[in-house]
Amino acid sequence: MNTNPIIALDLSSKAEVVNFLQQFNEPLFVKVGMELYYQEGPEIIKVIKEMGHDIFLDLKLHDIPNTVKSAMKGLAKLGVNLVNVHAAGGSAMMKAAMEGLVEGTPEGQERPALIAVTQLTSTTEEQMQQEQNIQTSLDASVLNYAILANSAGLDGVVCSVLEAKVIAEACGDEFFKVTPGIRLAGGEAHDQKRVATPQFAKSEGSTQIVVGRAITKAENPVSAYATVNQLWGGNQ
Ligand SMILES: O=C(O)c1cc(=O)[nH]c(=O)n1[C@@H]1O[C@H](COP(=O)(O)O)[C@@H](O)[C@H]1O
Repeated sequence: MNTNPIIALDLSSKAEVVNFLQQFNEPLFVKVGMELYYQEGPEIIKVIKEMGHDIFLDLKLHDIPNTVKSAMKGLAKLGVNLVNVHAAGGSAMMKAAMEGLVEGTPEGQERPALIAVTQLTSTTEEQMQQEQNIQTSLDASVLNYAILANSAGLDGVVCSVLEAKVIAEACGDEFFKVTPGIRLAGGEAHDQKRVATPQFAKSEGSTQIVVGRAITKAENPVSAYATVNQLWGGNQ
């Protein structure tokens, strides 16, 4: 899979997206999340693909297996590169998601990679223990979800950089460790709790990084992207 930094397009309209993307002179890997997809629908995928960019459609599906399977069948037709579910939906749901993708991918088209969100990077260990009533360490919970996703046949997980190494040990280097919560040194964390720099992500074995506000809210997004890309190690 493309190893360019994935730019999270957390923008609310097609016009904003087109304006933003027109500043760049190279093919990018971008993430369309709930904010954008729920405003603009599948049309936004078409627009971005026509501009020549790869897409991570981040809708974090989490429902009963049958519903997730049907939804994934539909998403497979959009021709995106990467989609996700919540590992908390369980292994039957994750397997159903994969079945939906396999069945829904048109002939001659590549199946989108499928990854599972483990513990959101906005979650602390304390919150997890108190609110989700998971009485283990955050690392152990993330690892548990990663192993579950791997056994269900998924291509990887979303986790923070802090858990990437232990997941690589358990699930292998090829298993995707897509890591959001990326900040340049000294950058504001905002609502993220488990953050790391692009350099650290690289050294811990992240396979992809997801970067939103550090690029989209920068005074000069093109130069912020170049900085992130350089620290991350370019398109390895
Ligand atoms: O699945 C995701 O992409 C995701 C999972 C997670 O645990 N944490 C997380 O921040 N994300 C997404 O990654 C992006 C991070 O954005 P910034 O914090 O602005 O860099 C957002 O679009 C989130 O929706």
